[in-house]
Amino acid sequence: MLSAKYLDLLGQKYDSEEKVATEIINLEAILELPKGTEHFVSDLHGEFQAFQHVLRNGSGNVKVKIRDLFKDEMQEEELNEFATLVYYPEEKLPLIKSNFNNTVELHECYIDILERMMKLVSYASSKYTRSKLRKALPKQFVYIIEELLYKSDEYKNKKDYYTKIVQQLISLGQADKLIIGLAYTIQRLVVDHLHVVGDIYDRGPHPHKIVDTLIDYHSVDIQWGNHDVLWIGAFAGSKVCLANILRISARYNNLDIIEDVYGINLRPLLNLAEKYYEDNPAFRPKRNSEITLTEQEQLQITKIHQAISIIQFKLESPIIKRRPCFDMEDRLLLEKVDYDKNEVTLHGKTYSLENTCFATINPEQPDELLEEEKQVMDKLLLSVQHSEKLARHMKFLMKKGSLYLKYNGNLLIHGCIPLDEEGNMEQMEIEGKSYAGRDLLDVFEQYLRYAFAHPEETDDMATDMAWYLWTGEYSSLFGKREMTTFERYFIKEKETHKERKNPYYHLREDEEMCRKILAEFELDPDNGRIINGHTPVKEREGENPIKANGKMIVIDGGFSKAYQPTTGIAGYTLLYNSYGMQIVAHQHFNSKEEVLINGTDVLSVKRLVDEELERKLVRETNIGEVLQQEITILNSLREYRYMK
Ligand SMILES: O=P(O)(O)OC[C@H]1O[C@](O)(COP(=O)(O)O)[C@@H](O)[C@@H]1O
Ligand SMILES: [Mn+2]
Repeated sequence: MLSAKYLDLLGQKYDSEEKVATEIINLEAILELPKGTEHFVSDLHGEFQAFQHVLRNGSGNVKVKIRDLFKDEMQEEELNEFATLVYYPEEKLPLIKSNFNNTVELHECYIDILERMMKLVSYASSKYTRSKLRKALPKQFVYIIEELLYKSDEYKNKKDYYTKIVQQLISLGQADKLIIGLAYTIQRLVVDHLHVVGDIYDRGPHPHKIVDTLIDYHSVDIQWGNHDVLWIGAFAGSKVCLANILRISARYNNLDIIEDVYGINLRPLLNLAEKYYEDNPAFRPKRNSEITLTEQEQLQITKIHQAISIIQFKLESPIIKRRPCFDMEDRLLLEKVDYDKNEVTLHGKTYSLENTCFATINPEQPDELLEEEKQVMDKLLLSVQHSEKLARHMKFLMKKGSLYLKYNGNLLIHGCIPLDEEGNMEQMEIEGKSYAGRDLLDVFEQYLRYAFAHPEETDDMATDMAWYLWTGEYSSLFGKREMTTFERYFIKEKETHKERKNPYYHLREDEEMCRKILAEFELDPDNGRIINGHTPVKEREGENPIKANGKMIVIDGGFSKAYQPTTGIAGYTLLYNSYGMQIVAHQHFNSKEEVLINGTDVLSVKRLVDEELERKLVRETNIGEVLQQEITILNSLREYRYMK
């Protein structure tokens, strides 16, 4: 029962019976609309250009709508050209205009474009309420667009009507702005809600631009990836997470993100690196087609890369020692090295080390940081925690993100649910209590939120847990026995590089297993699915992203350029509209410029995951549930106020 106080308060907003009734009618009507389109992406890894392309074309959805409407009146080339205009209006419009050298033809062209844009807006918004459409319209043109949208049919001579308006718009210098605004409205209408299933950061050059785009996006949630948590952990005060993000940034030649984008001063680290390190082939930055480095620059990065890697290895050790529950003693590698012989013994086998850079290591106490190293890390952490831009981005990740999400009956999670070989949820004991399955994930998330809320605490369990989430065996984001970073740098034998995956990654092929996991999260195993990112699907080797009879969908197809040779494609995305689910395999995306000039879109291959027997309505969604609760409350208000 709702309290009288609550209803009185609500009564202030709905202060007449008609207002209550109107709202109930409105909500009931919305429940009968088809469900909005959900768009899933994952493992973006800083590839902003490819990401924004997929976002702008709604994984091919914009093109589908254009084709539906105009296939009879436009040739393929023209369809492509129009689609490109919708994706990149600011850049495409001048290109189109440059084809005309007299104003009469140009005006004709404007009229055609506007007419088509209006048709497309109307079509793409057909499953929304007018109020929702209004919110998606460019503010300054709402009035004029609504005029055109809702009145156009009444005019017999539509052409004249458009001509008049367009002439006015052109002479007042507003036509371009209107077209650009409409293009963004269309982009927004084709996707109702976006899910980012983890790993926005690392490897690629522009994760910050992805986050900026997401901040402005109309409706989005994030399931953190291990790389995102690494950044969150660094901001929350974990020096080992910080060392990792710097190491990866050096490795992928992305230190600009740290310095120029987030304004973190790397000078102290560079000074240290210059003092102790030389060139070293194992630490040269990966080639990046966008930036060419001078020899001098490459050498500097190589030195920084070594300095920060050694700091990272040293920082891992005290955490492993103070957290027996992490069960990571195997990873105390600096202690296993024979510094005279330059060898290491792992699982009983001795390997010689190459490309070593142990100048700052004291063999008696290998994990001890030099005073200089300590100071460098203190300064870096201070700088990180004072970066306003980073703070804004990390707060956004915390606000919109979670470790997993239950949404419209599906379970969204970046990595895995840690399992044993028999398919039981793995137990992990933390501070004297045992957790497994959903409870384990919930407790991980609580720790991460605590660490984020207490950035001044740097060595507590919560902050250490952020690092565990990056690299721990039972981390739902990592899900491998160990991360063999040390071995990859220093040992030739490939057998030591292997990272053994949690049994989850093969057991998830089994439908029964997926059903069990869905049930663990109180989702309906008959209708729900698990949606994963994290492990690149090797399409090239015939791996199928749709597993376990459709109960499991893995959408990491490798936006990351560095991983495309492995996957053979340029990323998967998933669309879930009222008719069902479709997975989209994207072919290589070269550049926006190429799309603009050639009008060719990245070819996307769609595969049906499932077709709904009946069109799914808003009523059956999470939002529908909320609306139904609101209706119940409004009905209570109605009875309380107006039916006595
Ligand atoms: O190829 P890189 O950049 O050296 O990274 C390798 C590391 O990345 C990881 O795959 C984690 O990153 P992902 O989440 O993208 O898989 C580790 O398991 C592995 O040690
Ligand atoms: Mn990942």
